[in-house]
Amino acid sequence: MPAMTVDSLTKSYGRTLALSELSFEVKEGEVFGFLGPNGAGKSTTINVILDFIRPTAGRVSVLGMDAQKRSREIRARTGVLPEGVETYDRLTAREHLEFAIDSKGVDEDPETHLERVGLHDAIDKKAGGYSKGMSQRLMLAMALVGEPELLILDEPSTGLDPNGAREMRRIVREENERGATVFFSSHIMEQVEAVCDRVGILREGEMVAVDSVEGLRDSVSGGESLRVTVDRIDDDAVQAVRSLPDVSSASVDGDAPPTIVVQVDGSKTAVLSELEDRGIDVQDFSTTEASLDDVFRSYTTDREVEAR
Ligand SMILES: Nc1ncnc2c1ncn2[C@@H]1O[C@H](COP(=O)(O)OP(=O)(O)OP(=O)(O)O)[C@@H](O)[C@H]1O
Repeated sequence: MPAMTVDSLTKSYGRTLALSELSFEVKEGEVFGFLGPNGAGKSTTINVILDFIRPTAGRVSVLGMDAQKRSREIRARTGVLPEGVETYDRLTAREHLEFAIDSKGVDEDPETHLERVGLHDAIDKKAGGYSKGMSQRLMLAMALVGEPELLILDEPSTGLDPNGAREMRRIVREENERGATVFFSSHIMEQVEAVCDRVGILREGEMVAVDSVEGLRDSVSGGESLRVTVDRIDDDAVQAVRSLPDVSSASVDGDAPPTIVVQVDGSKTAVLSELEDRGIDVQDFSTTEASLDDVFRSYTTDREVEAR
């Protein structure tokens, strides 16, 4: 049985189509990264999964149960880190944990959870004085209460510094080793690389790719990325490069100096010639294996993409 099945999910907010016949599956025991740029529909999907909002059409099943009909049972077996941290200013970390422990009806020690997320120094301090990162750690600790079968983490790295983000990934791995399925959303490819078995890339409410990180990397034109530094760049030139036969994507990456990043499978000379023919001066270029950012960009910026 899959941990989660999303089947032809559509959600409109008035005239805004946030999700369009979205379908995917999260397997039991895997870490699934749900990736997409801002506004792609990640939070909307999670809100439907948790029955915080109702879909326009389609069905979601979580742990084998209908997400709308059995949301209470689902929530009892799921740990959730929602988007946008909302702690209670007047409660301490310990009190937050006591609340989560009571709600789940388990017998656990708040301190163990707080130590695990690195909040041992702030256990009895009021959350009102917490930094964003501390609040995020506190919410993560609350999500871990009761050893949930499924963890749903919406942008868990928000507000965390690189150390905090690394610790969060360590906890995700530990939870997965314990047997939990983990579903977490991010708009940063690197965050999902180290921990995810599979990644789904959402774009404008549709899934444009689902694969392992390696598979995604391979799918981007043999994984080679050409960076060209030029004296100037314009949309027509980017479009022309994008239309070349061996190019799967082209986008501008910064303007000081202007740089164009091209995923190319085959001759790089054609790209350089196209630019030079347009009177653009190529000042430098280099090729690298496609970085994960390149992969993400190639799936989420304008180009023909095929659902896989
Ligand atoms: N309550 C709402 N009313 C109207 N439109 C909404 C509402 N919530 C989301 N949307 C729209 O639905 C689309 C998807 O938004 P959603 O928040 O799900 O994306 P997201 O991928 O989570 O983005 P982010 O990374 O910025 O959180 C966007 O176009 C957004 O503007």
